[in-house]
Amino acid sequence: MTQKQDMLEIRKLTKDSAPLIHCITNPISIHDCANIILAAGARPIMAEHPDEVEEITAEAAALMLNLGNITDARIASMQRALKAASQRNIPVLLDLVGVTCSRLRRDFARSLLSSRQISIIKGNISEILAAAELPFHGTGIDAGIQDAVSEGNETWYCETARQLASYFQCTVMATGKQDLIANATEAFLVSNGHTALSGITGTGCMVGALTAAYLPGSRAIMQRSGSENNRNGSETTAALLGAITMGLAGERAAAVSRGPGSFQAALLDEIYCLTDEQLLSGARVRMA
Ligand SMILES: Nc1ncnc2c1ncn2[C@@H]1O[C@H](COP(=O)(O)OP(=O)(O)OP(=O)(O)O)[C@@H](O)[C@H]1O
Ligand SMILES: Cc1ncsc1CCO
Repeated sequence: MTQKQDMLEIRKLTKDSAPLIHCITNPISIHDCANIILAAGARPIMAEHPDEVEEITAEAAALMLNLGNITDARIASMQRALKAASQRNIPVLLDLVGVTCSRLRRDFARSLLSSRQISIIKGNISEILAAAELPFHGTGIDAGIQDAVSEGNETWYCETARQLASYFQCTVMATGKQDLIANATEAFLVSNGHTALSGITGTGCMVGALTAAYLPGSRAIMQRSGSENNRNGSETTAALLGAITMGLAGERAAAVSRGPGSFQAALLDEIYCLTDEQLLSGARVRMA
């Protein structure tokens, strides 16, 4: 499967070229996001002053926008950074943290998405339903139990995700116990992970940051293949790589930790130490 080779290639490109990843994100998990980007081999910059973000995005290889704990200043910065990214064709990941909580975040997310410049829309399943303007049951920043991906609803969810991806010309990434990743034509379910990942805050944000770190590598692969049509496909591979890496690192960290504190430290170590062989033999992905 060439997708597996592409994943390994993206990992190598990321470690070899250490791309700069500009993140405009919430203060709760900002430190964890910066560290996970470093653990993947990329370089984070977390600048958010509205008057400097255009310059910083212009120098970056990918942009990550996370709506958690949104403020007026970050709304202004995200709009300006997205414009700078669009002008230079820099890939952008939008993490829909909390769009189920407020009309403000839903309207803002919609305005960012309507630019059609977002490469990956990420959220929990309730946040993805909200982005698709479908009924959702999220509470706070968590997905509603009623919305969880299950055998009974996965076909419908995959079709919904493919349609959303087609509408916004992007990859859709719904994270949770099972991660659903789709572009306009294909959908995948990733079942790597461990309940300990939901026992520390910010794991969702960290998957977004990790996936953003892999976007420049996926862009390089697409450019090498010489086909713009492949853009969504290679960005989908970056999303799969982010979800599998986080899930596997969570499984391995849970096996060597005693509780949330040691789990958090072990998680970072496992992301850093994960080998290509462990990734390939441990990945649990199926097409849906
Ligand atoms: N119950 C679970 N069982 C197995 N893996 C899980 C579970 N919950 C989360 N994960 C893993 O953790 C990753 C992040 O999940 P999710 O998006 O639900 O995080 P979250 O707890 O909502 O994070 P945040 O605190 O940032 O909102 C997923 O990609 C998945 O690998
Ligand atoms: C707890 C929390 N609140 C807003 S963002 C965030 C981090 C996890 O998404």
